[in-house]
Amino acid sequence: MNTFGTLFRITTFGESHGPGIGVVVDGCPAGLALTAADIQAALDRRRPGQSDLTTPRKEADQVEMQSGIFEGYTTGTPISLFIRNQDQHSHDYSHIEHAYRPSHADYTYDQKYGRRDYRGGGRSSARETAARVAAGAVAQKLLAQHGIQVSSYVSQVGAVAVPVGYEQLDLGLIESNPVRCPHPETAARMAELIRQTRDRHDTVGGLVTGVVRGVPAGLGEPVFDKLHSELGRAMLSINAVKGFEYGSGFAGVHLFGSEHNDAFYTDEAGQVRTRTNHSGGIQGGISNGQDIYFRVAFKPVATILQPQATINDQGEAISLAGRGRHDPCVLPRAVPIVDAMTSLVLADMLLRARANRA
Ligand SMILES: C=C(O[C@@H]1CC(C(=O)O)=C[C@@H](OP(=O)(O)O)[C@H]1O)C(=O)O
Repeated sequence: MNTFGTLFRITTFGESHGPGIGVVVDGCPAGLALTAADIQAALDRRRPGQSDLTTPRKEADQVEMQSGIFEGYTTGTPISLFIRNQDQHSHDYSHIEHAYRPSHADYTYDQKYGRRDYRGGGRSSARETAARVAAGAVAQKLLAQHGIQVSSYVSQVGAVAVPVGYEQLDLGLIESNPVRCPHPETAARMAELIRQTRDRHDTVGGLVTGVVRGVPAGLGEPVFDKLHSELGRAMLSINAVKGFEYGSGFAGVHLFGSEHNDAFYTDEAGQVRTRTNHSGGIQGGISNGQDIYFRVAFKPVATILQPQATINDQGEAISLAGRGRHDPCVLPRAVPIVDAMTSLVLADMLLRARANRA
């Protein structure tokens, strides 16, 4: 359905070319200082038209806070956030009313529902992620109160990859360039690749790396709602995501247990730590107090502005080229979406952990 989370729960609604999109956040504790500016800052990082590397669709994505806040604090009641659509070009989509873009959601939505809002991809549009980002900003505010810092950055575009791990980067540089890569030299090469790809009317994919610091030990549920399974579910629900790995991930298969195990020690301050962190801060599905880190793989955007072989809804072979305004690469705008989904999972787990001990 359209709801995510157990105790910190969001329900998103709306379509890319309808009146607007929004979210109801239920379960956020009362007494959290929250303003529209907190949410707007997150939305501004995701909105379309923010640089020449993104879709040129111009949306201000101004959030309207409709409930759940009184005198600058949450009241514990549902927080409703609404964003009006203003720059829809629905005629760009008349050619797909009866045709299926390759690798988009057009065919599968038709098969599932028997009808489809084909304008801008309707509900399957990545515009839906604005609602998640708005809700994620609320979650992030709650996490900040508990000293938990969520961040993510673009670590790869096509074959251009950041040559070092997150520990060797200054994550304060994420916003220093439009790619959102904190390694400036690599960011410039990524931007160049995205521009070349756009000019060829093609698209390119890549990786976002997520990092969460300050997580206390003990967040995550046995057995099915492990912290990493919930993070994986959250990430794999983002449009265009094809893969998720945390900690050593797929590379861990190259190590023996004697190399992979993270040795415990107690530091000078009496804190339990591990010498390595192949576990990615999660053991037994529960946070162990070390950094949580993971990677999310995004495919190249499906809609490309060049003719491709496909079929129409009568099953007849046709040639179809995408029209309108699209992202040549979703990675720069995926960063705030990954931040939002990470924050939603952790906020939910933080509230759930309160039920675990007498
Ligand atoms: C509007 C956004 O991104 C859109 C995502 C999208 C798609 O097919 O997913 C198609 C384009 O929209 P449209 O052609 O309807 O203007 C993008 O601009 C957004 O992220 O806010």
